[in-house]
Formats: sequence, C-alpha cells, structure tokens
Amino acid sequence: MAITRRKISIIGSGFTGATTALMTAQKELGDVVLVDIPDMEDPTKGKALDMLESTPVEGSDVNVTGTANYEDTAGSDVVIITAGIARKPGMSRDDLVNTNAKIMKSVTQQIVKYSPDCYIIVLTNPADAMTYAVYKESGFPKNRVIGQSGVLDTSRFRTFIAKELNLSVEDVQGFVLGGHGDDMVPLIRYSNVGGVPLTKLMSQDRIDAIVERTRKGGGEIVQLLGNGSAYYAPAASLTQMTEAILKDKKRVLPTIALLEGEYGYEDIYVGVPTVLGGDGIEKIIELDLTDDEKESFAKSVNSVRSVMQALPQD
Ligand SMILES: NC(=O)c1ccc[n+]([C@@H]2O[C@H](COP(=O)([O-])OP(=O)(O)OC[C@H]3O[C@@H](n4cnc5c(N)ncnc54)[C@H](O)[C@@H]3O)[C@@H](O)[C@H]2O)c1
Ligand SMILES: O=C(O)C[C@H](O)C(=O)O
Repeated sequence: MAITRRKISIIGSGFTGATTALMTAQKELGDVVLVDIPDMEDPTKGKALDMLESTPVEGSDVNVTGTANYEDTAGSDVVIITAGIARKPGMSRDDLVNTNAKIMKSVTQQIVKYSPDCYIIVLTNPADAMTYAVYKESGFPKNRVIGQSGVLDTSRFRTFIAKELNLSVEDVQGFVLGGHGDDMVPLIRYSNVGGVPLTKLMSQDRIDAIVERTRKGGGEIVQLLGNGSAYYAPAASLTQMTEAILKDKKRVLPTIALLEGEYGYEDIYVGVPTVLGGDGIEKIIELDLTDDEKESFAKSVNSVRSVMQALPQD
C-alpha cells in the first residue's frame, strides 16, 4: 500500500489555530485542515490558501485547506482543538469555562465521528478542565486525549532563566507541574542549565521572581495585547507536541494527563511530566516531591477541581 502523508486537523482558525497551522506546515509534519464555524468559512479558507502559497518558499510539500465542514477532517492522525473564546484583561482563564465547555462538546462529537482513531490535543482554556471534558465526550482512551499547558509554561520559565543568565535557551531545562493557572508549580529542584542546578547559578530571590513571572506569564501577554491572549509560544508548543506524536519521538514533556492514582490523585486531568510518542501519552513520570512541593501541587489540583465543578454533568 502506498504511504500517504499524515493529516493534522486544527479546530479553530483564530490566533492560535492559524499560527499552529503555519508552524506545522512549515515543519512538513503533514497535510493541515483548518476548521472554523460556518460564519468564518471564507476567512478560514483565505488563511489556509495564504499559508499554502508560502509552501514553495519553505520547500514544504504539504497541503493546507480551510473549511467549516468536518467531513474534510476525516481520517486525521492528530486533531488540535483551539476553538473557543480567549480571555481579555481583567479575566481569569476560569471565566471561560461555561462557554468553552459547550464548544468542546460539539467539536468533540464531530472529531470523533470523522477521526475515530486520532490523537486529540486540547489547547482551549481553562485547559485542564477542557481536556477532561473532551476526554469524557470522546470516549477515547486516556492516552489519546492530551492537554497543552506545561510545554508553554516551561518554555516561559526557560526563557526568563536564559535571559537572566545570558545563557542559551537550549541548555535550560526545567518543568512546570500542576494546572494551567496562577498556582502552577515550577519545579526548581529539577531545573538546571547544562546539568548545573539552578540554585548554583541564581539567588533565591531571583528564582522566586522568575517563578512568579512564569505563573503570571499568560496574564502578562493578555495585558500587553489588550484584546486576546498569547499565540506564538502556544502554537510552538502545540507543534512540538504534534511532532512528538507523529514522529514517535518519545519526548519527555509536561502535558495535561489523566491521573488515575499517580501523585495520589484520581479522575483529574492536570499537568505532569509524561512520555509523548506515537501512542500519545505513553507514560506518566512520577517524581518524588518534597512536602512543600506536594502542598503547592495540591493547591493547584484543588483549583483545577473547583473549575471542573462548573462542567456540565450530562
Ligand atoms: N492552554 C494554553 O496554553 C493556551 C494558550 C493560548 C490560548 N489558549 C486558549 O485557546 C483558545 C483559543 O485562543 P485564540 O487566541 O486562538 O482565540 P481566537 O479568538 O483567536 O480564536 C478562536 C477561534 O475559535 C473559533 N470557534 C469558536 N467556536 C467554534 C466552534 N464551535 N467550532 C470551530 N471553531 C470555533 C472562533 O471562530 C475563532 O476563530 C482560548 O480559549 C485561549 O484561552 C490556551
Ligand atoms: O493566558 C491565557 O489566557 C492564554 C494562555 O493560557 C497563556 O498562558 O498564554
């Protein structure tokens, strides 16, 4: 049988969806189908055509199409959900839960109908609760429903550390545990630059300031943009996760995963270190946490649980 290109569908053609479409196409990860509501069909087609016309310059042999018809997503390998509303200055991500939960329900039904074997990556906020909603609605196994928060939050953390120390972003390692909210937990003990512990390179005061800036990183961009939220770094994060799955890279990345006893929690999607590869979330990595880290993680988990209570129960 002939080998065909991979297919990536992106639901929502707004800032994050369109930017992710461009990045995945430029990396030649597969053909891209960009989907939005019928009222947005022409602009969605226009964005897709504009991207397609960049592929000769990029040397990328992929197709990019725009549509409002889910039939066009049929047989997708990866479906990325960015559909929904974004917050504005003064709002928290949790304020989006009611509107976006309804959108998750309807888009998930369409995704499952046309791509029953796909891997779903959820970006829409509040991301932990929305990933749980998509998991429930899809009926998919937990490894095939993955949320995005930790790659972005860690990328912000790494950026701030690299800039502060004037060292390469490539050498900064670290990750952020917990929900995608202001009480996420950047783990200092597991952070290093080229293997050198962060605490050897930076004072505790500076580390604390960077942790705080990371926690509020989304809000910082919301304030600056004035009418919408971040999209370049979120799209880069989605692209890295998509690549990890489609190329079976078995990357160790923080993702929003379903906990079933790991870290002492049940039936909740929240950010933890995972192995992301050809079978989606292939493993959750359980770290030994100190009492302080456990307490911070518990606070973050509680915040996610309280948002989940707003999800429709049907
Ligand atoms: N988890 C994260 O790290 C993270 C990062 C960035 C953004 N986000 C979230 O992602 C979401 C999208 O952000 P954005 O900046 O792209 O917003 P945006 O407003 O630019 O785009 C959203 C798009 O979704 C479309 N849409 C709405 N309902 C739809 C439906 N039923 N079917 C298909 N499309 C639909 C809209 O028409 C719009 O084009 C927001 O909820 C935002 O908070 C999360
Ligand atoms: O902050 C937001 O509302 C968008 C996103 O979750 C982010 O962290 O940039």
